[in-house]
Amino acid sequence: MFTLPAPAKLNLFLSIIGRRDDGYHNLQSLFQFVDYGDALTFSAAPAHELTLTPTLDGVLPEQNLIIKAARLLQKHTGCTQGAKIHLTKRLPMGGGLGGGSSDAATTLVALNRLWQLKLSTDTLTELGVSLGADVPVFVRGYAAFAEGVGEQLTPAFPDEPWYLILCPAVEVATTTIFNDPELVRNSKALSLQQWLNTPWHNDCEALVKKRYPEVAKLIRWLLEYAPSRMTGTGACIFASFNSQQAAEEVLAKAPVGVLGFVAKGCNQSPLFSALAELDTQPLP
Ligand SMILES: C[C@](O)(CO)[C@H](O)COP(=O)(O)OP(=O)(O)OC[C@H]1O[C@@H](n2ccc(N)nc2=O)[C@H](O)[C@@H]1O
Ligand SMILES: Nc1ncnc2c1ncn2[C@@H]1O[C@H](COP(=O)(O)OP(=O)(O)OP(=O)(O)O)[C@@H](O)[C@H]1O
Repeated sequence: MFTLPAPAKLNLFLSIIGRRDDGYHNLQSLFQFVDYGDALTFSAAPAHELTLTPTLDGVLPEQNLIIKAARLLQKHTGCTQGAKIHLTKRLPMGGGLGGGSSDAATTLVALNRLWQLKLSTDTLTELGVSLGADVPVFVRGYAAFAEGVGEQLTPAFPDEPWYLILCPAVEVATTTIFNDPELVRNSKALSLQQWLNTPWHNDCEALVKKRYPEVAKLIRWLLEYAPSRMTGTGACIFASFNSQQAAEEVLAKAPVGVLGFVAKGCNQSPLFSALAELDTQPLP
């Protein structure tokens, strides 16, 4: 039995540069991980037995990206081994923190280990993108400048500040935002070098603020303390601070009912730090 993290990601910027024929959008984004997220525990089970506990409200087990990732791995390899998976869910759903995608990536990496499949990271990444555009960055595990639908990744090394991440009490469905006629989807593509010399923004933010006044209100509140932005298609917002204490102080003042957390930006995913630690121990 072993436990691995499924960290959250932030989109430090997000720019939508066009819509493809299949409906997906080409984008440019800078992904960074934070040292806070879900945790998954994996243990061996008899052949064909795949279980996930607990179930998530509103998500049928077979629709859960964890089960989908496990089934995809079985189908790709013909493996019939079983697994018991326990999920400690900390990340809000529909928060733009990539929780479901991160759970899927951790499952691919963990079952590759548990079932001794020896699939390469390239293969796991290819399997991952069929589960969601955000899965590849979690499988690769390095902060990255993303292009394409989010799967073309160039390693990047942004500063690693402390973040305050606040979660307005709304769930924003990624599909709804990408299908909205008012979404800005014609931003100019820039090189990473140009991005590093340009103020960062999120092309979904104005639209989400318009559709979800709770998000607009919370960004206005956080802007009083530090430059603040939305991650992904929302609803969560973030601001960076020089110290954990500075971020905690603002969290302590957050409006009643707003959930949030303080976490450190990481250019290497906590999944891979944990995996390296695990690999110093014998296989279960
Ligand atoms: C917005 C981001 O969070 C930025 O990191 C991601 O691009 C979203 O990634 P994700 O949640 O893994 O997205 P998916 O599960 O693949 O797609 C959900 C829906 O979002 C839309 N979608 C997603 C990604 C993308 N590049 N273009 C899109 O148009 C599609 O309508 C798709 O049906
Ligand atoms: N293990 C899972 N954890 C969270 N959501 C899941 C999971 N499996 C399936 N889902 C479904 O995926 C949807 C999106 O969840 P997720 O937490 O990844 O949103 P998100 O943070 O907005 O993602 P993104 O940043 O990729 O847009 C949920 O509303 C839920 O229906």
